[in-house]
Amino acid sequence: MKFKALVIDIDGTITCKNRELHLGAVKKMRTLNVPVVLATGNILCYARTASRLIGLGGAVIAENGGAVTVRYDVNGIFEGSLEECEKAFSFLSQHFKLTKLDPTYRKTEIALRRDFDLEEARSLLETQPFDIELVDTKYAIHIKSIKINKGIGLQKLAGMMGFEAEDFVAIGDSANDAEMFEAAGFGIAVANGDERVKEVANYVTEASFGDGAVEAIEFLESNGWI
Ligand SMILES: O=C(O)COP(=O)(O)O
Ligand SMILES: [Mg+2]
Repeated sequence: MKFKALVIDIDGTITCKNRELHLGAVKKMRTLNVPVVLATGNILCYARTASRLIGLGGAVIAENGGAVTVRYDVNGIFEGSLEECEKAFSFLSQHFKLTKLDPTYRKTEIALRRDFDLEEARSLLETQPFDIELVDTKYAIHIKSIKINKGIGLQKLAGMMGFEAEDFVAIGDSANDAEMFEAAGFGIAVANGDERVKEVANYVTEASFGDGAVEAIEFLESNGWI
């Protein structure tokens, strides 16, 4: 099996435990001869800046698939349901004191500080008619549409790049990477990954964070898969 591209998560995967960019992972990605796509729950400008500074081509998936761009010089494609997310946010705000993260730049979903009871919020949301889910990435809790995720974002972006989603190998660390693993041809969870992402992974690294990303790429190279 030979993959034509790599799609890799940012926070918790190419970062260190303290969330600094992992320079070993950067160096490793720079040696690859296939396109490397960054996929994140974070906002589009975060993803694009990371891609530029790492030296990648600007193809990114941001806002958990709500924002997709294929190069720096084209505008992002946004798809989401901020309105529905805002309704869910207003409802939850009756029960919890919630703090939005980067609301100015986030166009398709809402990210919240992880300072409220997630399971209680999920139970409350079940009483409401919203097509919304709460996803905890260990860096934020996202109020997002159930119709948008990194896997759907990958399918969209793959088509724009002349690939199939199965042509990609995916590497990630948390629940918001699970659909991307299912859409890609192969999924690798880093050791610090949560149980949801490890459930759907084809391989789990020994090493954590950016060291895990380096190990994942070396595993692929040693098998001649990338
Ligand atoms: O923005 C987040 O919540 C986490 O981002 P990630 O998808 O890059 O891990
Ligand atoms: Mg992550």
